[in-house]
Amino acid sequence: MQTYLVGGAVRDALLGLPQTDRDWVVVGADAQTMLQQGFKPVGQDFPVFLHPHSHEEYALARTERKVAAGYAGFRFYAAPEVTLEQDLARRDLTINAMAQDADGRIIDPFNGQADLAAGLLRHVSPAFTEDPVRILRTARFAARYGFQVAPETMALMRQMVAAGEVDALVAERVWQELAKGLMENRPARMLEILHECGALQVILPEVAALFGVPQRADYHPEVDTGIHTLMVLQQAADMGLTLPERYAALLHDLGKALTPADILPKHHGHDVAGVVPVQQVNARWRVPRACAELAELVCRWHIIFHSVGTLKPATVLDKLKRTDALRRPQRFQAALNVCVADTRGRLGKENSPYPQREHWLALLAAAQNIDTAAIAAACTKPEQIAAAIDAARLAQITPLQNAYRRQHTESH
Ligand SMILES: Nc1ncnc2c1ncn2[C@@H]1O[C@H](COP(=O)(O)OP(=O)(O)OP(=O)(O)O)[C@@H](O)[C@H]1O
Repeated sequence: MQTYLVGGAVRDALLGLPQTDRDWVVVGADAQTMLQQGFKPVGQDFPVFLHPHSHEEYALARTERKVAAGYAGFRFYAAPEVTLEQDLARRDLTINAMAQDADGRIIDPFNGQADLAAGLLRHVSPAFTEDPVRILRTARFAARYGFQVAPETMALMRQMVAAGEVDALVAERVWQELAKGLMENRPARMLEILHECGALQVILPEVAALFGVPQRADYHPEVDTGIHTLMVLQQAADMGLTLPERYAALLHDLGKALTPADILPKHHGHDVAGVVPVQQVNARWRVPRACAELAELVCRWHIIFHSVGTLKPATVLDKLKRTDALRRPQRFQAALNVCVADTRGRLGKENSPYPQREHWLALLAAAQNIDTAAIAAACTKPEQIAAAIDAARLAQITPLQNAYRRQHTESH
């Protein structure tokens, strides 16, 4: 039996990048041989084993065949006579279909090295169409390496979308790929590619609908709301923001696709209008709670956050309460980080200051800086406590807010 390093580890080594996890293919063995050598099976029906010491994955070389729609429709055939080349042929992209033998030689039947050098994502075979998650993977690798999609692969992806293949994607796999892609260096590239092949219109129609929607050119020199959204997402990545923050950046302006034509390019009310589409996306892909909640919060409140300089102190306190900032200060801060990306994700505004963030945090700290126990003890009736606490908070907020309003007048 021979073992070969395959897939991402070979690709990343050729790119001079650190290898994260290493996958191996075993040729000339069957399950029995693996068990005898001390490997542990990963699943019952799957020819993948864990090395007894390194715990790395060793898969028997296998071919695959699609016999029915969906993920259950794949039939794998793993046997000692399956060759390395046959195993590599079932993989998605040429850059992922290379192997390395024990002497360090690269086995590259699909010219992955040439595509790696040219920065091209190219499918290995027409069987690419059998698994729509490959579209998402291709977009994700573009987001990671900044590579182009080969024209013939883009054409195939378009065909897959037109044939309805993308409709078959299940929430778990979509979210897994989206989440990974959002955390890459160039997440906007992933969205661009999904848009270009038409998959965005199926997976995130609410985001796709933003392209072509105009905005006021004085606030938004980039004008197009879809382009602005990708710029905000990219800013969020450049700022090193977390997954919930990047996801919220992507969805913050969904309401702008619902603006009535007669008020364009203004978008009054898009913050409130966006909440339902954000909830739809969250539900469709079973988005984890931290991401889902932050996206809804940012969508609903980002205009208020931007325009803090126009608010009366009592309104500030009301917003701190309605955003649950007092109980969830970290989430509040995360929302403000997205607002920074929103401000900077505009053409020519990449270095804009955003004093609103520090001011909101100062307001929050002021509102928290009261002795609730002493206030409660000083109240004779229990129903007076909440009002007394509010009054104390307001007394803390008011001088800060008045000073800020004198200094700034914001609009967005
Ligand atoms: N849906 C798929 N269709 C075809 N081949 C796939 C698919 N998923 C994974 N592969 C193959 O298995 C290998 C390992 O997959 P894995 O998901 O670990 O990604 P990777 O290429 O190692 O990248 P990452 O750095 O994101 O882990 C890939 O390099 C590719 O050859």
